[in-house]
Amino acid sequence: MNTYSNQAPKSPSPQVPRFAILVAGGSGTRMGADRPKQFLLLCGEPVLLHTLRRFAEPALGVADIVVVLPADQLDTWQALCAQFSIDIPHRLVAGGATRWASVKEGLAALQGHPEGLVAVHDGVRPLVSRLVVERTYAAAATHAAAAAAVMPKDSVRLVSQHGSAAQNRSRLRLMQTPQTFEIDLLRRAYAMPELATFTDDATVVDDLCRVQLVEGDYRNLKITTPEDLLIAEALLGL
Ligand SMILES: Nc1ccn([C@@H]2O[C@H](COP(=O)(O)OP(=O)(O)OP(=O)(O)O)[C@@H](O)[C@H]2O)c(=O)n1
Ligand SMILES: C[C@](O)(CO)[C@H](O)COP(=O)(O)O
Repeated sequence: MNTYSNQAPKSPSPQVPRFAILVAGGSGTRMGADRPKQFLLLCGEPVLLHTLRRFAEPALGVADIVVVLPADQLDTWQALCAQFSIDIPHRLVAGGATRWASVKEGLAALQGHPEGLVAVHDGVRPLVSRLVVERTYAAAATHAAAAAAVMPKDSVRLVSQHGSAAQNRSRLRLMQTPQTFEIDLLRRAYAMPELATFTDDATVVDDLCRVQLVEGDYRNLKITTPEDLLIAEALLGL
């Protein structure tokens, strides 16, 4: 079953402004490092710098990039910007206690933009390709809501107190970011109270709009545990 949009990515439309929220407000507990994983070095540069660069590619035409950081780490990032001579225009916002709260803060920083498309992307997915980003903007322009996803490569089981049950993996997708939306739709979704079931932006929008899935990329991994850094270094070296 192919639930992906096969629509060819269009080039950026000048009529629809594009924005991005890079959420990097987490603490990286599963990484267990001495600092949040978005600041760890990947091939000699901070993870978040790699991610920022991907969204700053001129061909994407992103007009405003908001980077959300832990409230107590704004100085850390500013020091890294000086150390690595980062001159990519972006705005900094203090995040919240959950990813949902951090996205909400990022959206508030875009309040001056009444219309356009906003891509929400994990700051710790530094290998996202321009093609995948472009696919989500293009699909959101048509469907209002779009998210990158890939098919599971392993067999999947649902576990319960009775044991486990095999699942039909052809009907399952692993969600990635970017997840991209008409900005007004995302604002309406994030105006609702937070639920424990919100694990990504698609789950926040689901009750308001069908989210179009577009093909993601297995290389678009989320740096979560130490081995992810090793894999990302290897992929960057290819
Ligand atoms: N309060 C939070 C929590 C998470 N994130 C961001 O959401 C993305 C996905 O979250 P995750 O991988 O879970 O990051 P952490 O919360 O930092 O990791 P952990 O759950 O291991 O603590 C990351 O870019 C993270 O920085 C955020 O902006 N604000
Ligand atoms: C948003 C996300 O990356 C989509 O796969 C994911 O849900 C984040 O999960 P985490 O537990 O906050 O890392």
